[in-house]
Amino acid sequence: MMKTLEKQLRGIEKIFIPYIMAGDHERGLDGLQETISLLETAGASAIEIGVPFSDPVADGPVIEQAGLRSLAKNVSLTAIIETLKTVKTEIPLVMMGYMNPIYQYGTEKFLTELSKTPVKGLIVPDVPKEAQNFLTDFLTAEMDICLVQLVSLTTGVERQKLLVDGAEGFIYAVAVNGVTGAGATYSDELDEHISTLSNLTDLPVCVGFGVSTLDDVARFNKVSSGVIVGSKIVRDLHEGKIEEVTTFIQEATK
Ligand SMILES: O=P(O)(O)OC[C@@H](O)[C@@H](O)c1c[nH]c2ccccc12
Repeated sequence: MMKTLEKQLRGIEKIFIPYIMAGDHERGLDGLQETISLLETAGASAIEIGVPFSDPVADGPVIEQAGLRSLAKNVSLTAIIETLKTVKTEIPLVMMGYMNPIYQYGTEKFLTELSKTPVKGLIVPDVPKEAQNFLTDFLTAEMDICLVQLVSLTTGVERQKLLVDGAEGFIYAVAVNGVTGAGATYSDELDEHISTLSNLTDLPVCVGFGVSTLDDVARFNKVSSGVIVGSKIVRDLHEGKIEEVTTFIQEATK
C-alpha cells in the first residue's frame, strides 16, 4: 500500500517543501500551528519540521541559530510531539531530527507517538542507510511514516541506486556538498546529476540545500519534482517577513 506522504506528493506538479525549526517562534511551540497554517495557505505541498539539537552537524548557521533560539525556550522532542498531536493540517508533515534526541526519547516510543501526529515522513540525517535498522526495526506499516533518503548528487550512480532502492515518500536530493544554507553556488553539471538521479526512481525527487531564490526554484523544477527551502524561510519568518514568505511560496508553486 502506498503511504500517505507519497500519495499526497505524487501528482503535484511543483512540489514545494518549506523547512521550519520547531519552537523558533516568539511564542515558542504555541506558535507552531500558526506557522504551519501560514505555509499551508500559501501553497506548501508538505512542511519539514526540524527538531532542535545542540550538535547539528548538517546545519548551516541560519538553521543552527534557529535551533539555539528554540533550545533557549526549552523546546524538547517530547514537547514537540505533544504539540504536533494537536496540530491541524491537510498537508503531510516531515520531521527532520538527529538520532541522539530520538534515541534518548526511546526509538520505539518515538515512532509510536509520532504516528499519532500529522507527521508522515522522517529525515534522520546522521543515520546512513546501512544503520537505518535502528529505526526500521520499529517502524510498522500502520504507522504510515516514510523514512526519507538523502541522496548526494555527486555520490556516484551505484550508491544512488542503493539509496533509492526501497525508498519511500520522496527522494531528498542534496544539491551541495556541505551544510544547509541559502545562497549556494551550484555547479554546471548539477542539473544533469539531478536528471540522472530522477531516472533511477519512480518517487518524486526534491532538491534541497541552498535553494533560496525563485530562479533556483525554476531551475530545479525543470529537472526534478520540486524543492525544499530551509534557511531562506527560517530567516524570513524570524525577521517577521510574512508577506515575503507567502509571495515566495505562491510564485514558486505557480
Ligand atoms: O537551509 P537550506 O539550504 O534551504 O536547506 C534545507 C534544509 O535547511 C532542511 O531541509 C534541513 C535542515 N537541516 C537539515 C539537515 C539535514 C538535511 C536537511 C536539513
